[in-house]
Amino acid sequence: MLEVDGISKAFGGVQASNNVSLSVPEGKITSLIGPNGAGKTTLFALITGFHKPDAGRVTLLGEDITGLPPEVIAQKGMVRTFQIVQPFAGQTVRENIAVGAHLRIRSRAEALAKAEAVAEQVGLGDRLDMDAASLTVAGRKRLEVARALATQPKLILFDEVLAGLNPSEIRDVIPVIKSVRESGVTILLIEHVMQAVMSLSEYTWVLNQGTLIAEGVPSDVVNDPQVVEAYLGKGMAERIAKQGARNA
Ligand SMILES: Nc1ncnc2c1ncn2[C@@H]1O[C@H](COP(=O)(O)OP(=O)(O)OP(=O)(O)O)[C@@H](O)[C@H]1O
Repeated sequence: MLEVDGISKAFGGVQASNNVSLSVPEGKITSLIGPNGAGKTTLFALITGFHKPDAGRVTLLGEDITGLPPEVIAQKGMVRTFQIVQPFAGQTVRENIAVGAHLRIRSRAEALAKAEAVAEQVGLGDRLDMDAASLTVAGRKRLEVARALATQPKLILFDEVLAGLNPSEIRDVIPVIKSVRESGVTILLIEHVMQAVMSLSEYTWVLNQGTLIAEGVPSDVVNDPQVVEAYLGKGMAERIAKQGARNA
């Protein structure tokens, strides 16, 4: 559905994305993991038109979308969410979600109706008239999912939608993400919460210093010594393996 082919981007001396290629299959939840600063958010920004790549190509549903602006890419059916959720202050939850709906719906009444339906889907149905700025962190995360969903996308890129939530909030939001997929939307997510990566995603790519270092089924990938090393620092994977052997 989405093909990323040899994408590179440097910021000054930092190679934030280094010849990255991946292929996101339709109808699944897949994920992108890696330590802080690995280049995950940059890759999302490159895919969705917020940054222009220095090299490489992005293809959505067979169409080359490299370098197109975010709103054009959203029209074509791909949207991203942001790590820091910034609701439009002074506007209700309903109005905030309607902003997303207006991508495809002109009429105000219809956009507000769409917002209500989406709010129900993400569990905000009882907070429609609340000022969006007064939502809890978990509520803001649901709002971010709702705004993306209201654009009627085919593919959503979720950037750390579970970050900052406590374990019980995470347990509440995971079914919302699953329901998005069940409604026919393909999902690629960046996530640090490993439990969620394991339970939600069927396939994962691992970035480190802008480069893909591993890919596969999450339960296999997290045991890959190169991945352990990327997370824990050089030499650590070897020490853990030796310790495991000693304790065996
Ligand atoms: N606009 C920018 N200008 C300069 N450097 C940037 C810019 N955006 C990202 N970088 C650098 O690119 C590298 C990758 O950053 P990025 O935010 O993509 O990593 P990440 O994997 O999403 O990290 P995290 O998990 O902490 O969010 C970092 O070294 C970062 O400092």
